[in-house]
Amino acid sequence: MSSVLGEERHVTRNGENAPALRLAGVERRYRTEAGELPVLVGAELELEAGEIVALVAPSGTGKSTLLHLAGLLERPDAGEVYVAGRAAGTLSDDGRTAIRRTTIGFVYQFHHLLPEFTAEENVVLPQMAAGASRNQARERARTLLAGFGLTGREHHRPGRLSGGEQQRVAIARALANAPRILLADEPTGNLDVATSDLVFAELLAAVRGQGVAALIATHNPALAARMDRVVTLREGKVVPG
Ligand SMILES: Nc1ncnc2c1ncn2[C@@H]1O[C@H](COP(=O)(O)OP(=O)(O)OP(=O)(O)O)[C@@H](O)[C@H]1O
Repeated sequence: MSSVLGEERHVTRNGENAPALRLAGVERRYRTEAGELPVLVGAELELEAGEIVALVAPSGTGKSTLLHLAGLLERPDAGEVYVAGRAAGTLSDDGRTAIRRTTIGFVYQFHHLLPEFTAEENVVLPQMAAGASRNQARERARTLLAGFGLTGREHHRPGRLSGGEQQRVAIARALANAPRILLADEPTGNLDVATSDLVFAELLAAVRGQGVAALIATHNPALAARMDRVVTLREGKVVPG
């Protein structure tokens, strides 16, 4: 009995039972020339492990702000962000960076790949930064890139890849450290409709296949409908979309 309870405590402490991501009472205000702009006012959001949630909201309502806070790139003015059960506000900047590296993957609208490195190196480097050996990292990079149909393109630099290929490499890079959470801001918003559909389907398949929880901002209702749940932002709060 006590060992069972002990195991439960252990599991909870490691965050296995906790939501992948939780925002509790999150507030964010920007100071502007016109005064204070309250963007998030007591925002609440929970992503279960493996849950894929679309964030669909009008321009300027705070989607990027929410993603930056969820990704520990910024600190909220009030409230707390929990990543796999850990309160991020209690962590040092180094602690937050470590969580960002190992637990969270990001995909942006524009690929943000390092232009002087090949596709493979772009997927290898974040793994080495998180402690993987070069060989391990290279093997995983090749597997991931192959999963996105990029075999034969591993040694191309981003400038020699198409927009769709660049975004596929960016997704592979985001998944390189087997994160628990993927955060994406219009991940296919820069692609033509046909390519966007294809790359988005590949992104969802990869995320589902790896059991990664995802919060994906998109303006495209058809793409949002393919996710488990849709949320929006209204008056600074997260509400069902
Ligand atoms: N650093 C900042 N300083 C001042 N105001 C900011 C800052 N960042 C964002 N804002 C303002 O906060 C509001 C929310 O911005 P945010 O980028 O989060 O919106 P968004 O929903 O992602 O918009 P879009 O869909 O156009 O990308 C906007 O009014 C924006 O002008």
